[in-house]
Amino acid sequence: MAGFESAPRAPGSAARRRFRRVRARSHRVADRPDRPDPEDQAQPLDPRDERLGPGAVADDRDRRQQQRAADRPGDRGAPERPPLVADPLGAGLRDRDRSRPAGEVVGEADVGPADETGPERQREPDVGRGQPVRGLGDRAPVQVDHGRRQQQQVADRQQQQDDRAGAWPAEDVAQGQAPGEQHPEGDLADGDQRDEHPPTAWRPSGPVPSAGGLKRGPPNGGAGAPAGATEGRTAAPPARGADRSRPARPIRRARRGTPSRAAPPSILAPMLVAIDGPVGAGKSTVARAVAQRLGFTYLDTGAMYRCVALAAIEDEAADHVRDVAVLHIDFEGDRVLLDHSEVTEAIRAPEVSRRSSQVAADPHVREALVDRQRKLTERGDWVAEGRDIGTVVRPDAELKVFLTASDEERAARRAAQTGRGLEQELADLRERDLRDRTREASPLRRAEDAVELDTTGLAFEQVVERIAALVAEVRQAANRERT
Ligand SMILES: Nc1ncnc2c1ncn2[C@@H]1O[C@H](COP(=O)(O)OP(=O)(O)OP(=O)(O)O)[C@@H](O)[C@H]1O
Ligand SMILES: Nc1ccn([C@H]2C[C@H](O)[C@@H](COP(=O)(O)O)O2)c(=O)n1
Repeated sequence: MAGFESAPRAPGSAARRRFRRVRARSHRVADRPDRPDPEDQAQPLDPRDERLGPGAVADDRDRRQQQRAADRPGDRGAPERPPLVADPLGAGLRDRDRSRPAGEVVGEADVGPADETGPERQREPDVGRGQPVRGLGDRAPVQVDHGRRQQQQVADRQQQQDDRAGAWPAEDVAQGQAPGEQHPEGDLADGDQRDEHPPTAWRPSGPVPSAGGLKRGPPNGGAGAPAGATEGRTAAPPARGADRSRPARPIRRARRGTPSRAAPPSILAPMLVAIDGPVGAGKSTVARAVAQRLGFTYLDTGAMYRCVALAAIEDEAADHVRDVAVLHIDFEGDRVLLDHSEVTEAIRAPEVSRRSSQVAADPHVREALVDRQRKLTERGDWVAEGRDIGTVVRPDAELKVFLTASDEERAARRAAQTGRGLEQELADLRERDLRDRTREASPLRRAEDAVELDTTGLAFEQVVERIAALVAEVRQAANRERT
C-alpha cells in the first residue's frame, strides 16, 4: 500500500542530513530472521484466538506473532460467543447517492491552501505534545512505493484478463458470452479448453493482494460468492486494474451444456468496500478477513497514520524533525515498513496508538494520506478501513459499513489482545475516540449511506458473514441495474 517517498534531493544536502534518522525499535528488514512466511500471512487473523485468556498476549507488540502462533493447528479453540441479540442489519441497505463524483470530499477534510504548507506551516506544533510534524504539502506530492508495485500487479493481472478477452469474438462479447460459449440450442465443440476454471461459483484469480502485498486466495474462493455467480458458471474474477467506470467483462462458461441464455450474465464490476468505525470495533481484523474471502485487496489506512506517529516519536528521541513528506511507508503482505525498516509491531505500541490519533488531526498529514489512499483504491477491488473512508476518502464506495460495539466490549477485546487492564484500555479508547470524533479535520462519523453494524455480542465470523452478504447484495443490485 502506501509509501511516502521523498522528492529528489541533492546527495549530501542539508535536507538529507536533517532527515537522517535513528530507529530505536525497528530493525532492518533484511535483518529480520522472524519474518513471517507467506503461508502465515495468508491466514486471516482470528480474533477469538486473541482472547485466549490471561497472559495469552503479554504485550501489544507480541500480538501478531501470538496470533500467528495461535492460528497453527492444535491451538485452543474459541470460546463461545453470546448469541445474537438483535439484527444489526435491520436497517438494510440504504439508497446510495450515486450523484457524487469519485473522490469528492463530502466530509470535513480540511486540506490547507498551498501557502500554509511552506515554512510557516513547518513551525506549527503538532496537536499532541507540541512536537512538530511537518506539513506534507511543503514538498513535492508524496508517493507510495508499494502502491506503485501493487498497481503494477493489478495492471498485470488486468492485462492477462485483457489478453484472454482479446481472443473473444466481438459478437460473443457483445452478447455477454465467452468465445465459443454454447448457446442453449447447441453443444460445445471445444468445451474442455474453456473449462479452465473449476466449477466453483467464483474464485479470485491467483494470489490475493492483501494489505498491499500478495496473499494466497481461499482455496475455492470462499463462501462469499458474488451474487449472480451461479453454479455451473464461473464469473470472470473481479476486474483488478479495471477502470472503475468501465464495465467488467462478461462471465465465462465453466461447464459443458450449461445454457447461457437461461440467466443474464453476471457482471462483476470493480468494487470498494469502506469500513469505518471507532477504536477496537474490529475494523482491521474484519476487513482483512473480508478481503481475503472475496479476493479483494485490503487497505489499512490506520497503519499509515501510525507510521507518521512513530516517525514523530522517533524524531523526538533523536532530537530532529523529519519532514513527513520524506517518509517512506511500504506494505509487504501483513508487514509494514517505515523507511525500509519493519515496524509492523512497533506501530501497535500503546504510545504510538495515542500519538497516531494526534497526528491524524493534522490537516496536512491527512491531505497527503487521503490523496494517496484515493489513488491506491481507484482501480480494482478493495476493502479499505479507517475513520473517514466512506465520508472523505471514497464517498463513492459501493458499500459502506460503520462498525461499532459498546465501549466495554471494545475495551475487553483490546485487553484480551494486549494483556493490559480493562480499565486502562477503556480509558485509552475513550480518549482516542473523543479525539477522533471531535477533531476538525475529517472527524470520525458514520456516512449517511453507511450500514451500521453493531458487533456487540457478535462473533467475528458473523460480522464477516454479514459484510460478505452485503457485498453480494450490492452486486446483485448492480447487476439488476445493468440488465
Ligand atoms: N466480532 C468480534 N468479536 C470479538 N472480538 C473481535 C471481533 N472483531 C474483532 N475482534 C478483536 O478485537 C480486537 C480489536 O480488533 P481490531 O484491531 O480489528 O479493531 P480496530 O477497529 O481495527 O481497532 P483500531 O481502530 O484501534 O485499530 C482484536 O483483538 C480483534 O481480534
Ligand atoms: N482513515 C483513518 C485511519 C486512522 N486514523 C487515525 C485514528 C486512529 O486513532 C489512528 C490509528 O488508527 P487505527 O490503526 O487504530 O485504526 O489513526 C484516521 O484518522 N483516519
